[in-house]
Amino acid sequence: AQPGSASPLPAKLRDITWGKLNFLHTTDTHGWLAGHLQEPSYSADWGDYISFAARMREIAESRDSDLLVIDTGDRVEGNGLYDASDPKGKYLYDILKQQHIDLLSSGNHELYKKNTSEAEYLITVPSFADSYIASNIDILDPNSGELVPLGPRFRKLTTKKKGYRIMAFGFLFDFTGNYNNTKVQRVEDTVKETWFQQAIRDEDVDLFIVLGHVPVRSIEYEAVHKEIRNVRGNITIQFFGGHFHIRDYARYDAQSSALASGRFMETVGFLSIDDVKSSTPNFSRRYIDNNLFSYYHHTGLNKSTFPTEHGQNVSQMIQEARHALDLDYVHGCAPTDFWVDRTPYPGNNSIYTWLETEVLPQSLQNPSRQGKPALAIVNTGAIRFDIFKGPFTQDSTFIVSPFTSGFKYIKDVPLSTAKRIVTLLNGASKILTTTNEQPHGRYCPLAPPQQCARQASDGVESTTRNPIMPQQHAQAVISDSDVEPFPGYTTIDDAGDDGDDTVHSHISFYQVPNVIQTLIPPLDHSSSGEPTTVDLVYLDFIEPYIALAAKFSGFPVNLPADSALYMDGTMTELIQTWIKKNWKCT
Ligand SMILES: Nc1ccn([C@@H]2O[C@H](COP(=O)(O)O)[C@@H](O)[C@H]2O)c(=O)n1
Repeated sequence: AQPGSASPLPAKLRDITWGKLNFLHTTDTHGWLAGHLQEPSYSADWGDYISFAARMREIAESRDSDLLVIDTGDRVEGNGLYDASDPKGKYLYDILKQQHIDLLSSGNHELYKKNTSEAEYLITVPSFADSYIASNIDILDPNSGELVPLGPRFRKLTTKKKGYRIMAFGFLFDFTGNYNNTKVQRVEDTVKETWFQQAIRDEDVDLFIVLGHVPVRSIEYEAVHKEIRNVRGNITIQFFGGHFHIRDYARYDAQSSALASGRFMETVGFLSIDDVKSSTPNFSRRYIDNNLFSYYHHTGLNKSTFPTEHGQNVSQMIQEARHALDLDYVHGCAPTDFWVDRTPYPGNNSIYTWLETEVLPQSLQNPSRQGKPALAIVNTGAIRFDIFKGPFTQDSTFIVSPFTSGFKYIKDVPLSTAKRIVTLLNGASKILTTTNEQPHGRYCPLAPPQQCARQASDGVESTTRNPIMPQQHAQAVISDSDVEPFPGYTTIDDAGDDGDDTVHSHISFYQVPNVIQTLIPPLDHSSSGEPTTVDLVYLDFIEPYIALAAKFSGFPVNLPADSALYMDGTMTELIQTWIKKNWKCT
């Protein structure tokens, strides 16, 4: 763990159940390779995870079984360790590649920008060689200018101990918000391609592994499952997914299951399969809180026996990178906690209420529009994490707001139209899901991803939405420590409510809208009332949605032609500047 990080708290733990084939899974790590310095439950860093994976592999092999390490993408954007450097990722890619990952795939965040996808192609793919799978992504090779697969379409491998013959695929959901140097083919179309049809007919295979940056309850995985199942009868299929930032486990049928392992290095997913080659394989899942207390427990080791030299060296690399980036530099001190979705919105501790009532109205300005009122719209998904009471650092800046979006505007929009646009974006008439125009794809592209889970599975057939059969619960062995549970994940999935390794007390999460809005200057109730027209100010990332909502409102606007830059700088800079000025540390 990083120096100064919060020590894990002793807790009641559920054991893992080893099988003949075992997996560790991460997803949506978004640069959090230093772990969560302020949160004891998630304070292990990538170096600790490297030690953990090595120790778990030793245990697996001593049991004459195998362990594979999987990552399903969105490794970038969301933490100072990635976003604070120039170029972005200057330190992260080297740290990331230190882990031995057997199978990995790309997320949507690897593809939003040209430089990010090129770094993926030129750095991450070669770093992991054959392990990187890109079943439905192509990229324009920056050297040749040709469209080429980002990585191999599939991989066949044989496990070291048991000799299981595996066919693996690596998908990205039907993402459409990628920069035009990459091409993402719909999963539903990819599975009809000749290479895929041939691969699933390969008889020299004991099981299929489908990894991907794909929600485990999704139309995409439904299509892959159906295709393999139709051709291969009851062969075992294990899916690993992500994107929604949630812990989830789905049973598609008796021979297949799907694991999603959270976000931001909070969770290391463990999955085991016994009786891999039979028609009644036994699956067991566990969501491991990413901290040393859990790591020691599951390996049966301790502070002196657990770390590997390699793991310790990687923790040191992270420390040096954090130091070089000055990530602990304090910009101000938050007077209280501000939450993304752990408190009702609007509310005094809602990060969105704080933005709407303080940061945006006090910061957004355009001298050439002096005296003109504005209605500013920000998508809630642009804010990625909570602010904790106390020091707000360089790292916190990017943890909260990693993206490089700035503010644009359309001048002189009738206030009634601007309000209608907000209402439409917030889903009153479901334009974002019913229209064929989906600028970034179908998964509620404006709100925090964890909010999408229920909404998205509404359109999915029952095989991936509901448990087909109640999964037998692995016996939960609770260690004999007599400690009171403290707040954390209390996941309910298709196998029940005993998936989390740590027995926590429940945390409530609340719904937030797709977008928040703020009238600038705020309405003065003593004066003549609302303005008739406003400058409609918005984050440039949501411009395609503003265009869509304007069209549905009957407002004639041609974007981007009719828009202009409202002010210089990004929202990240705007928030940091406000904090420097207003949150003095006393
Ligand atoms: N430049 C960006 C990129 C993404 N977002 C928001 O992030 C959410 C999706 O995040 P995932 O980690 O699940 O891919 C979604 O709400 C996007 O609107 C953004 O605001 N700016």
